[in-house]
Amino acid sequence: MAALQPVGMNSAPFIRSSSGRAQVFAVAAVGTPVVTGKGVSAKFAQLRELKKIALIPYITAGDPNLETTADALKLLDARGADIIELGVPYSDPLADGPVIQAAATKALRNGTTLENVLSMVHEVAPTLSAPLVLFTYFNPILKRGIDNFVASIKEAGVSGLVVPDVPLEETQALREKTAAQDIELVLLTTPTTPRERMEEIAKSSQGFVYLVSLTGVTGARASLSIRVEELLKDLKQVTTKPIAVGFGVSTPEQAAQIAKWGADGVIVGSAAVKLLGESSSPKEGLAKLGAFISEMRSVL
Ligand SMILES: O=P(O)(O)OC[C@@H](O)[C@@H](O)c1c[nH]c2ccccc12
Repeated sequence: MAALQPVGMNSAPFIRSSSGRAQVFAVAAVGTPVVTGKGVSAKFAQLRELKKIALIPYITAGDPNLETTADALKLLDARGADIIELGVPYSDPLADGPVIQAAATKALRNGTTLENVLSMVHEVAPTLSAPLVLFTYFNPILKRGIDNFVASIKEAGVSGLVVPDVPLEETQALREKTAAQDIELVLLTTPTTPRERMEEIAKSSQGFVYLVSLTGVTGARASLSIRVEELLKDLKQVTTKPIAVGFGVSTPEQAAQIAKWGADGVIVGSAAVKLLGESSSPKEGLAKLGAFISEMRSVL
């Protein structure tokens, strides 16, 4: 697959000064503020207090089937995922490599839709301690209408949203709608994002800033891009928001290295999707996914 530079990630954003998200603080008995609440930024604030790095797995909803996705969400949560990215399968996932493309095709073929994903989320989200960040391309949002889409994901119990291909001119409307529903819109910056654009993205992103580690599509890589350390430094100069690094991460060593370089979170998608969806049975896929997440957890 040709290495695509996803439009949304490059041209995105985000031309707005962000309004900080209200943190819900409960003062503990000893008086130190303890962050509560299910939001993405609340979770990062908790982790910062605990000096922990966020482990953020991504899986595609409906691969191999929605029932297994529900089990996988609970399993990821139980094995220590701090935030979970859940992808809505789409027919033209331009930013995805072969593993997630195949997962989306399988999910669509077995009848996965935004509707049945959200009804599953509605059941499962209240049982999780990890906030859910929904991943969708822009088209499914347009099909449903931005207002309706945002209201539906809020009702389902989603805390955050990532739309990798949202066109620049649509970002303002989307962000206003998500903010009004207390959903955090996470924005992405890539190695080719110009500095001033990176600053705008960092200023407008909510929850965390998604630092895409490499130019190209999602998919496990044998080694990390040598630019990650420098990209993290650049981003840290322009924002104090949490920064999570994704793309290509597939081993505990890579995750540990990213944490050492100063990331606040590590995102793992294709490696998790492959284990879950390409095993001989859902049961085996869940077992492999659980073991993998525990391994990743052990180094962060
Ligand atoms: O699969 P990887 O290389 O581990 O990268 C994370 C990625 O899968 C996940 O964050 C994601 C899935 N689909 C996307 C589309 C664009 C940006 C990011 C994503």
